[in-house]
Amino acid sequence: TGLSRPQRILKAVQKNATKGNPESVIAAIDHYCRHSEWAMNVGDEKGLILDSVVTEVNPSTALELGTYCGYSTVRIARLLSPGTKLITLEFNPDYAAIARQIIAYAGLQDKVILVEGPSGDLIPKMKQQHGIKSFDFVFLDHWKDRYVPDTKLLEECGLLRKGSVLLADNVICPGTPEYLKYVRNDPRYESRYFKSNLEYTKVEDGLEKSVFLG
Ligand SMILES: CCNc1ncnc2c1ncn2[C@@H]1O[C@H](/C=C/CNC(=O)c2cc(-c3ccc(F)cc3)cc(O)c2O)[C@@H](O)[C@H]1O
Ligand SMILES: [Mg+2]
Repeated sequence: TGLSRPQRILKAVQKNATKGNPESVIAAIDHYCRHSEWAMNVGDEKGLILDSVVTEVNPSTALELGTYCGYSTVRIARLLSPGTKLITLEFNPDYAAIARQIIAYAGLQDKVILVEGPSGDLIPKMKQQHGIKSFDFVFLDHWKDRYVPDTKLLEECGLLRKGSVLLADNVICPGTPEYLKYVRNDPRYESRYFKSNLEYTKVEDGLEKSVFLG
């Protein structure tokens, strides 16, 4: 039955991007998803907000929940200082396989550790498997009903420290009402909403940035 959407996105990267050039990989995916077929990448508009938060935090340790095709993985990893790593979790092996190829095409494979499996099982293993003390930055972009349980799990596993920054995609569309309630009502978080649009559309969406106060 032909190629999957992630496979078609990989083909667009291989056709239109330059190997080793992350900007061209990002541009190729955005062009394809804007003009050929929509896909759930954070996209170019919300991507600029993601870029500015990553640049501001300049994390030594970063975590992404939900790799999908690796679009935001490339956006984040291209901004990391030498010697720092982005750990990205993806439980769909087909998506993981495509993401690995897109991350490698961008030349960022040495800055990214893609771990296959569900976040609920993998988060408790971060310390012992990857020598992580805590995460400076976490990008949440996986199943929307998992944002709250995984945030609580990060807290319980001692993976958040004073000043850790959580950035959550899709807090308006598809929406994460429980998560917004959680981070906006809990005094241990200082939250701010960055208004934007759903990737490649004029529909409102936005990112919620929440600083853990410890
Ligand atoms: C079980 C929870 N743990 C998980 N651990 C690891 N990976 C996980 C997990 N959940 C989901 N994933 C992976 O994350 C990705 C899922 C992302 C879910 N995202 C969305 O549903 C989403 C959906 C939309 C959207 C918006 C408007 C629409 F009309 C239709 C769709 C826009 C977005 O930006 C989105 O992020 C997949 O690659 C999936 O395999
Ligand atoms: Mg998203």
